[in-house]
Amino acid sequence: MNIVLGHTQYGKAETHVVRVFRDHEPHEIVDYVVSVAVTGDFSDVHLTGDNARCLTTDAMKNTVNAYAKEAGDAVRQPESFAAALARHFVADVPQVERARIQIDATPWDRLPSGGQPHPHAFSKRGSYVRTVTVTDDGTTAHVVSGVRDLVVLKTTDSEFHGFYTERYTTLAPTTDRIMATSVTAQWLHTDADVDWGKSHDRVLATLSGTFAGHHSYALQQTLHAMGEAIIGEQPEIAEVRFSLPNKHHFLVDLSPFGVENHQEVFHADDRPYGYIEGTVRRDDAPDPGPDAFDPGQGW
Ligand SMILES: O=c1[nH]c(=O)c2[nH]c(=O)[nH]c2[nH]1
Repeated sequence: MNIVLGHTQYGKAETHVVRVFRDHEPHEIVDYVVSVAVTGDFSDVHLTGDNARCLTTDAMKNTVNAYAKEAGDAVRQPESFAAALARHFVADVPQVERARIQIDATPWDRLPSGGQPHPHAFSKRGSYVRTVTVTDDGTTAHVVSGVRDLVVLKTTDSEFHGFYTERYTTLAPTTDRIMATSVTAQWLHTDADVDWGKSHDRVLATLSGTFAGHHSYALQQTLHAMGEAIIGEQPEIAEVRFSLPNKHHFLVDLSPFGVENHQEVFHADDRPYGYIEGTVRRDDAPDPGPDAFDPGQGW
């Protein structure tokens, strides 16, 4: 009896690349999670550990990132991007016989701002849930409205520098970065005579418009600006609580491949993430008791 090697394939799964087209206004983005798998003449690496023909999965990740810049207009659609990548692997790497590229593309819509689609701020399509918590002690009802999983992103107008540095600080300061977060927010009403639907729409419009229009020096500052705008716009709202994961987008270093990257190709990192939480309130806001806000938010 002989033991033989059957079918094999290998590749890099789930490279999350965000490409910003920013050489014109409005900016455009594509957001792809790309998986590469190849088959071919790879028996040596399995049988003897001879890696001479083994294209590294790290190189596959690099190819995805570099092609996000180099593949030109093909990047704009996942089909043409996948086709360009697949053809590269079979045409340019002799030992690859078949290449399989899978892409999950996330659609983003422009955030409305002042009634107009914003040129460089986006929200993830269909992402959010409207939430409400009502507590009633027999005398008073507290209505806390909210939103969960509202994913928003801006391709510019965000800086982060001048921060405290110590032995473990390695983060490079930046004057231009992608800022993205998944907004969870809850807000307390002091008036029950409210058109709830309109009020919710208005809060979201204020929140979105502020995120889009505010030039940010930190996500913490954006949190405050959004809360301030919501209460300023709707004084019947006494308090807003935010939980904002900082969805980091790291600039990919394409210089080893001779490709320039002027804030165009980003790795959308999954975890860890900064977690920015805070409350903005009127100083005369009533105490709603311990459980009017859903404590699951992080308090
Ligand atoms: O807006 C930010 N706030 C931070 O506190 C922080 N920390 C960090 O590493 N990046 C950022 N960004």
